[in-house]
Amino acid sequence: MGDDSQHVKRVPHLPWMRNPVDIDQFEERPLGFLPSLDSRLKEALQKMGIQSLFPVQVAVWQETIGPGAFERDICVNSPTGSGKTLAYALPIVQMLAHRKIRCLRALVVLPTRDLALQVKEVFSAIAPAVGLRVGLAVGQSSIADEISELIERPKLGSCSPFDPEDVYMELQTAVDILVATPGRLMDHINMTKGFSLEHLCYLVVDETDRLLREAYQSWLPNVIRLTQSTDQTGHGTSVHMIPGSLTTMRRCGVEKGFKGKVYPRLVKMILSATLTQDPSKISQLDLHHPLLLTSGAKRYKLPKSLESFKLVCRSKLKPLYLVALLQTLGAEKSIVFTSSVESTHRLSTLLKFFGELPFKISEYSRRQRQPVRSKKLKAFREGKTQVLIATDAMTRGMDVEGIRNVINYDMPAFVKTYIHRAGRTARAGQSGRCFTLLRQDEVKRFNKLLEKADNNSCIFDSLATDSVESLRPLYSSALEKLKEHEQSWTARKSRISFNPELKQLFKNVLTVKLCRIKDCIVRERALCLV
Ligand SMILES: Nc1ncnc2c1ncn2[C@@H]1O[C@H](COP(=O)(O)OP(=O)(O)OP(=O)(O)O)[C@@H](O)[C@H]1O
Repeated sequence: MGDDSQHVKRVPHLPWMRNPVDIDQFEERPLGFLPSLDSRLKEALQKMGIQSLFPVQVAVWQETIGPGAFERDICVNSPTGSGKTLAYALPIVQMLAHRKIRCLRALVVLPTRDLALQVKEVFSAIAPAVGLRVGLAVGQSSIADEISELIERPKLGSCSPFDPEDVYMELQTAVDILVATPGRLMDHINMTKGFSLEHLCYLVVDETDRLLREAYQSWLPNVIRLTQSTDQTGHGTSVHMIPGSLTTMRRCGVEKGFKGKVYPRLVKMILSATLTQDPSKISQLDLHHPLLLTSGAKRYKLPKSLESFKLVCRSKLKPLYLVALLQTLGAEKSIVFTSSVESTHRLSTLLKFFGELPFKISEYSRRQRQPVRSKKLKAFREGKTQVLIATDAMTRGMDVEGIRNVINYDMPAFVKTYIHRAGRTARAGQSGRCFTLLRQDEVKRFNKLLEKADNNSCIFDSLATDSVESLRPLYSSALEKLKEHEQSWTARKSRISFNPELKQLFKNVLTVKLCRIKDCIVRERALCLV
């Protein structure tokens, strides 16, 4: 490709994406400069240590509470750590602050449980100040516990006759705002009595590009369908429901129980640091006069406070370089990214065999069960471990205070991956560094990849030869130990697969466990429905 073609700016296919609102035109604004901000929310924000709103928050405020008045659906593409969560949470909570009747009005969908927990915390820090309740549907607790949190049961008088039909009709959502992952959301839509999207006013799809790849039970088409008014769907009054759900269809633009008052349009907000521009993907969201808010001239932007370095190393000695680098960084909180679950496990095992290192290492990937993962993340947040070895899948959007360094142990394959990995540091204007370990033959491809981002200067760095060479004996012995460890693991596995009795035993145990889990779920559901 010639030079000219390299400088041709890619024009988005969707016309409304060609003239975005530039977030960089906005300045951070002290809370006192937002006259319409509810004083109770102002106080809650101050308690969180927030004195001013970041540019993306001011820009979204303008388009929602400000003159924009929520007239258009909002699409935000702004760097990692720029404060997108509060950018949508604050206007939604402000709008719902004066609601009279409790029902589910805002739904926020996120791709992972840890991310949903993080976002719930933000809502929980401000929503109670104006009397709103926030719920979580992520499968962290049993479905029964979750249902009892989300659904309000009618208080039956001691002498009132019990009719289950009546009880079903009286069940109501006990929260105003729900933060959910697609899987649990669909469970509730399909099976939880009284769970309804009928009154939903705000739908937030955070980490949109990631969520649009998540087709779990067609969650998005289902949510969109259940929140469309019957006149929009063209189905007249015939109610198309997912089996099991009760009142999930918005009625002809008029909200039930609000005495004929016209029901407001469902507002959608989609956000990411790497928002997709693919028309076929965006069309799934059925956006209403969408407005794009974006930062900078290029499609992707890295945080201003991020410093990037590339380190060329011999591929066979990569772990050595990594340890030497981590040693020079001292005990600073760092996250190391590999390309797969297997290499995350292998690398963290190898590093543990290095013996005494001046930092504690932890593994974080889909290989672990959720409770284990959450525990590891908690320890990392609290600074009990300083180095987290992780896969890409688990860390998007993760906000851990004090991460000073991101290390790409394996080169990211896409610029989007680089953006999200690097974005775990240099958040909220703090400084941070991103190191990428490269083989000589990867340098050109890496430089090309970075061209797609703003703030793309990435300088060569090197490690003192001594610091690398002095680790060689430790490295050799760690490699030996890793080999032995892997051999004994393979032997154990093959003993099981070659021993038919053991294999059968495992099968039986597994079947019994599965049956128990199924029983539990059925019992829990029965409990919730009675
Ligand atoms: N107005 C503010 N003042 C001070 N800190 C803030 C403000 N808004 C957000 N923060 C902090 O900035 C950090 C990043 O915010 P947030 O997680 O919302 O970023 P993000 O843009 O969603 O990032 P990502 O794209 O990685 O998900 C958080 O720790 C948050 O508490």
